[in-house]
Amino acid sequence: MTNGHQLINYIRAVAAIAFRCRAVRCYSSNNSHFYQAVALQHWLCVFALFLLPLPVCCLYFECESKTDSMAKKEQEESMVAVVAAVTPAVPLGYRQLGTQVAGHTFEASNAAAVGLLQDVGGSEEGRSEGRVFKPLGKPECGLREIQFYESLAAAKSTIAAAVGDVGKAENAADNDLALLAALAEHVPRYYGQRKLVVNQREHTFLQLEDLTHGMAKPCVMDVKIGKRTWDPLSSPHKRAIEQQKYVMCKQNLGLCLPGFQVYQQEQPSGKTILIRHGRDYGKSLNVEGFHQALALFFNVQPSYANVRQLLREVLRQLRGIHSWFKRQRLLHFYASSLLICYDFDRLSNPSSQQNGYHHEPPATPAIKPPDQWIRVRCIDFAHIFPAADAQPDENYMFGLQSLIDIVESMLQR
Ligand SMILES: Nc1ncnc2c1ncn2[C@@H]1O[C@H](COP(=O)(O)OP(=O)(O)OP(=O)(O)O)[C@@H](O)[C@H]1O
Ligand SMILES: O=P(O)(O)O[C@@H]1[C@H](O)[C@H](O)[C@@H](OP(=O)(O)O)[C@H](OP(=O)(O)O)[C@H]1O
Repeated sequence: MTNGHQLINYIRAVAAIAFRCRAVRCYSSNNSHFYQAVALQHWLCVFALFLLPLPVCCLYFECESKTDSMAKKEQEESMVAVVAAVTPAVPLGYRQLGTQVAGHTFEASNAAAVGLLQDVGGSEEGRSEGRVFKPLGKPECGLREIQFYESLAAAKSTIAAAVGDVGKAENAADNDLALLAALAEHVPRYYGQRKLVVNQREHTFLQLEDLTHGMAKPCVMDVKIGKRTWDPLSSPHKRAIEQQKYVMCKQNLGLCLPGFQVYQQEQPSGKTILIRHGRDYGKSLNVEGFHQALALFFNVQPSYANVRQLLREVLRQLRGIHSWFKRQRLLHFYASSLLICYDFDRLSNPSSQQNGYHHEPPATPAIKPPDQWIRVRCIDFAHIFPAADAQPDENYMFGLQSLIDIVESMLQR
């Protein structure tokens, strides 16, 4: 616009000078031919002064407004890209999963990178609070994860339909189905797939139970299980990368720590703070550091009444998963994690103790059984493979046993 005004003013200035020169010469001459010629020039100057700018400027403005709108559009698009990456453009009723502690996330510089979403609740059909939405990611990984969840769902419904049929579980095939159905108890509930548009692109998501649902202050830890975190189809390059990461923890414990968040009471202020650690922290840990990170995560200190209850319940759920792995010869889990979640408010709130009250039981908050505020589940099945030669998954069991040992040692302190 500024350039447009400058152009008009320029044309007007040139025309005004020409007009003044003609007018002076007109009044100073008596020659009629000359007068007519000057009159013609006079009208030409009027034309130059008032009319010529119009079409020129219209053309100019058209160009300018086109450039303007294109630039504006480009600017808007880049703004969308930046804003989308910083605050991703997600459908109404969804938001970034605030408690995501590891895995693929939204990236400030890449609008195509998508992390987990969560449902903010509401009454629309097909939506309900308490779900997370995991993007499928790389095609081969997404396909394996879908197949895993679908096969578990199919096994569950087949077994449920067969309940009461005594002879059913006798043959090997049904034992496999029963095993798969039993695994469902240790993984987030699965609600099928959903397509959602994020940052102007459509993505397919798995709808899963939010393991932190109902927790006021969710403490969340992602522990990746196994010394070996590359699958049988991995390239030598991928294999080398995986071998070089989290070396001390992986090789000694068969565990690594890609991320966690924990609430703590800051001393001496007594203020509750949230601490978050990501993969870089995890990669810096040795065995001792790993133990300390777990102690930090479980808030192992005498001031919390329910720490022992927390450790016992985590141990109970870990042993349940271990017992499943001891029985199965179906699957091998590579680069899979255990997600450990608990509610900090229950840890510090005496009303949630299970061992009875010294005085009158308080009216609120309601006592929740430990498995309602403490959840340990297997997650991330992007690299799950059929067990070669029906061998047990020693790689996973080694890591899981280390974790059980560490939690047991905390209880014995
Ligand atoms: N069912 C769930 N409920 C709550 N949080 C979840 C759930 N599933 C995943 N998360 C959160 O998302 C994070 C990443 O999950 P997951 O490991 O499945 O993703 P990923 O991108 O496949 O990870 P990776 O990069 O290790 O392959 C977890 O660490 C956890 O914080
Ligand atoms: O622990 P880190 O350092 O975060 O490393 C990531 C981790 O190993 C993921 O499991 C892997 O995703 P996949 O399981 O999908 O292979 C990802 O690979 P990627 O970068 O190729 O996605 C790695 O970057």
